[in-house]
Amino acid sequence: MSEDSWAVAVDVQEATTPSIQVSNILLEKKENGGGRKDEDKVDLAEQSLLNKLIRRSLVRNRNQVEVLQRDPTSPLYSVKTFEELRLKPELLRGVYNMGFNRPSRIQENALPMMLAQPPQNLIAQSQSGTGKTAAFSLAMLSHVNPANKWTQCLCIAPTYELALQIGQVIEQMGKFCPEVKLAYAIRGNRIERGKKLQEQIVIGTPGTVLDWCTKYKLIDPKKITMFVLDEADVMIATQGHRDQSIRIHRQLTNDCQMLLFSATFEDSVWRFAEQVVPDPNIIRLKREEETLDTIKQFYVLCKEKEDKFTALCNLYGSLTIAQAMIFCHTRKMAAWLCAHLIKEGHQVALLSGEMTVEQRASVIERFRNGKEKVLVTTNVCSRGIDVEQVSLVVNFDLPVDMDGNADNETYLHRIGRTGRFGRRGFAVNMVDSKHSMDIINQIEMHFNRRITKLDTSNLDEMEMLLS
Ligand SMILES: Nc1ncnc2c1ncn2[C@@H]1O[C@H](COP(=O)(O)OP(=O)(O)OP(=O)(O)O)[C@@H](O)[C@H]1O
Repeated sequence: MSEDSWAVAVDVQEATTPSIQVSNILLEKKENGGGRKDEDKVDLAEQSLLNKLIRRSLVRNRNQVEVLQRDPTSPLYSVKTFEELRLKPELLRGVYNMGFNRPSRIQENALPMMLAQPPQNLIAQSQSGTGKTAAFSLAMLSHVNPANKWTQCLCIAPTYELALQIGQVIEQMGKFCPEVKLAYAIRGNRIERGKKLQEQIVIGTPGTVLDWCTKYKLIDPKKITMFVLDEADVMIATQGHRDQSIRIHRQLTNDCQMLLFSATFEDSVWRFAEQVVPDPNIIRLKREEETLDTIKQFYVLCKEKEDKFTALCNLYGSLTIAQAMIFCHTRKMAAWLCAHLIKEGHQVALLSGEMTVEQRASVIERFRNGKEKVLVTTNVCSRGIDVEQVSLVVNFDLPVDMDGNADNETYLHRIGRTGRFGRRGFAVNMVDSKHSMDIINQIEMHFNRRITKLDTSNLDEMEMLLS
């Protein structure tokens, strides 16, 4: 299918799905930057913020950390306790006060490098939730000399909200270091021109930080001794931020310690990182791979949307045994489905790109706490939800890429599990055309896993297969 036909598919679903107002569910409508139709767009910065809002603890990861040292002959230090870092007692108290008992996997290696003397530059990559923010917050708090009343650490993040989130971590961790002060270089925070900042740490977005350094001269970039660039992947995906970051970087001295963090590492991020961080040590923690090994996969043949709905209702008893997620192609379809399920008396929640990040975080929180057993959503919103607690995934619409081919990665992401949580799960795919049957075949071939036909009108068979 060409890009056109993919667009046509969205248009068709748009046209044939009546608009539904789901009271209390579809909250205030957010403009989607004039994006394409009803498809949810991946906004990396929003995604990152959502992850931060819903995260309660470290993401577990059993992979080994890969370390590439600038000087391979120097010994590699790693720590198993925070004590080994010889932090100031009030900072150590702040760390323990946050409930951290021991360094996370990435922190074990990153912290000694960041705190080493003479200073070392670092590029670190690991998925969201593995402890990067906590690591560089600790490094900044440890680095500053509180007696010096000027800015020594500068940290930039891609958005206002992300900068605030990082600031909160620094404030919490530095709770027992009252003499260390923090300023936010974010829009709306006006400071008298020419007045030199006394705060030792400044965190902000690239545009405002650049203004504070060059236009308003609130910060003397030559006195910055630690520069942190967080969420490099999100940064370069945001218009203008890449150039602004490089311009800030150019103002700094060669002695300034450069630290760069990213959740992903495509070539473009890598090229950017190399520009900003000379002679780096590199630390990478690979994501734990998701697998389909413990998932039983099915497909249900349906004629059209209403038929899919009937099949879903037949399945409903099984859905609510534990928790289920239902994926739709468009927001409109998700809203339609959710409204119809509610009309049938089912208790379901809707997670849609129309909601603000805070609203989405609260829906996910309710679902996690088991207040709703079934969550209807589109692709984009699902990221960040731990699927371990979800035992049944229904692809009401199959995942397709822009060309209309099977989107295997999204399929795996929707239903896969990491090895650690090898719990069993079920995936049911609704097939309503020859094209969607082709997609099922492509997915079967790609993963070399059988997808079995399920007849939802045959309760006995269903019970047998789904047990
Ligand atoms: N050593 C630790 N022990 C226990 N919890 C930790 C530790 N380090 C960080 N955490 C907690 O784990 C969660 C994720 O940490 P952090 O935000 O630093 O990760 P991250 O890699 O920066 O991810 P993101 O970019 O999504 O914030 C937070 O709730 C944080 O408080």
